[in-house]
Amino acid sequence: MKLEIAVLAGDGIGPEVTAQAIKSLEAIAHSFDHTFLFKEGLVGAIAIDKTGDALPQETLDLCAATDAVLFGAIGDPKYDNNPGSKVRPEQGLLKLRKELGLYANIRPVKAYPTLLEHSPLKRHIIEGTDIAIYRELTGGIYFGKKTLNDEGTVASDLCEYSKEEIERIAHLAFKEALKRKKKLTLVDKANVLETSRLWRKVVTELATAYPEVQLDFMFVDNAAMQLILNPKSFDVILTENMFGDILSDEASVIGGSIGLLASASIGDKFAMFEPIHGSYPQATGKGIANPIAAILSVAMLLRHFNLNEEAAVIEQGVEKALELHITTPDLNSHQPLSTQKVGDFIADYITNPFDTNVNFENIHVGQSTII
Ligand SMILES: NC(=O)c1ccc[n+]([C@@H]2O[C@H](COP(=O)([O-])OP(=O)(O)OC[C@H]3O[C@@H](n4cnc5c(N)ncnc54)[C@H](O)[C@@H]3O)[C@@H](O)[C@H]2O)c1
Ligand SMILES: CC(C)[C@H](C(=O)O)[C@@H](O)C(=O)O
Ligand SMILES: [Mg+2]
Repeated sequence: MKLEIAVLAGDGIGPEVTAQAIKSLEAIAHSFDHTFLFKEGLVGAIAIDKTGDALPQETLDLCAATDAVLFGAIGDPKYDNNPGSKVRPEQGLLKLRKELGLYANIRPVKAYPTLLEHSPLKRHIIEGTDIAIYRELTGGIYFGKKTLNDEGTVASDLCEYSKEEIERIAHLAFKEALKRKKKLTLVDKANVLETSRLWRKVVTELATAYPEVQLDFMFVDNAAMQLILNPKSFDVILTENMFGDILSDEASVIGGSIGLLASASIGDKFAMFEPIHGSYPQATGKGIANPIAAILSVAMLLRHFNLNEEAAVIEQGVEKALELHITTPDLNSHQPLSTQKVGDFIADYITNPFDTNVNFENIHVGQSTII
């Protein structure tokens, strides 16, 4: 298969982790005889620095002209610490999602058997956790009208949803539930918010088309607690934009690091693949960022194009790296490896998969032995 992929590496650790994801894709292309063409575009703070715009038109055109977008991360403290700034890196990401119509953000969360001791949560609580979070991505409070009065003392953000916006992502979430444990939990704040009551009404009506799926409802404050107390009770979580943002960072604690959580952002015409974490500015250039979220994002990209065997090899490479403690400091305080070494190991595994128990001292990553 031939795919053209727009690569928007962005800011902070974005370029470092994206480079490892591309390495995995190149290894797949080599092993499975595919052609992947990478075309780079600017987004975020680096785009503002170079063009004055967080999402130059050229980048948007590039994304619209390619088969898929691989996104790194955006964000820079010089904007985070300056709330008055009119241009912001985040505008680039939000505009991209909106313009490409990427309304469904799918964030899988699982507890890897080899990382059960790593999570701060107890083993028996997280073991077996496997959740798919379906986060609405182009509506809600992120995109409603914003106001700030002339004195700069009163501000507002409007949260708005339409029936159609709820239905299209709900259909995807129900279909996903059918392929899994057939349980869908709508997370909302229907005891307070009108938008949440609309979500309940629309999703309840739609549920009649999916009689095999068990639908339940949970208030977001309780869901935040249940994710930590009883994560195995969830199968597919469907929720609005901001709740999904917050709950998915929280859920990353189950896996042991946010550096493991990948995502796919899907629309009717376009698709983008991105780790859920940000630009982690403190880590920029230090080689300590976990590249696995970015690498698993390209596995999701491959699955999107039905390259399931290829995606599975990447996932096995990740599992092998975790099993052998070939991981960055967030998961390995004893003998941490660099972002690049973890990426090298997974790319090497893709080229030459092995399943025997390997003597750790004999493992070579790229050109160098690990220990
Ligand atoms: N999709 C995105 O591009 C995205 C997502 C979230 C935040 N941001 C932006 O990123 C900047 C920093 O935000 P933040 O500090 O709240 O969130 P962040 O996700 O960048 O980092 C939060 C913490 O998560 C951990 N972490 C994140 N990525 C990691 C990785 N790959 N490996 C290991 N540990 C990792 C670190 O402990 C870090 O301190 C801000 O400008 C924010 O707006 C962008
Ligand atoms: C950077 C920010 C706009 C973004 C969001 O809130 O969607 C991020 O937190 C994410 O999860 O992708
Ligand atoms: Mg977020």
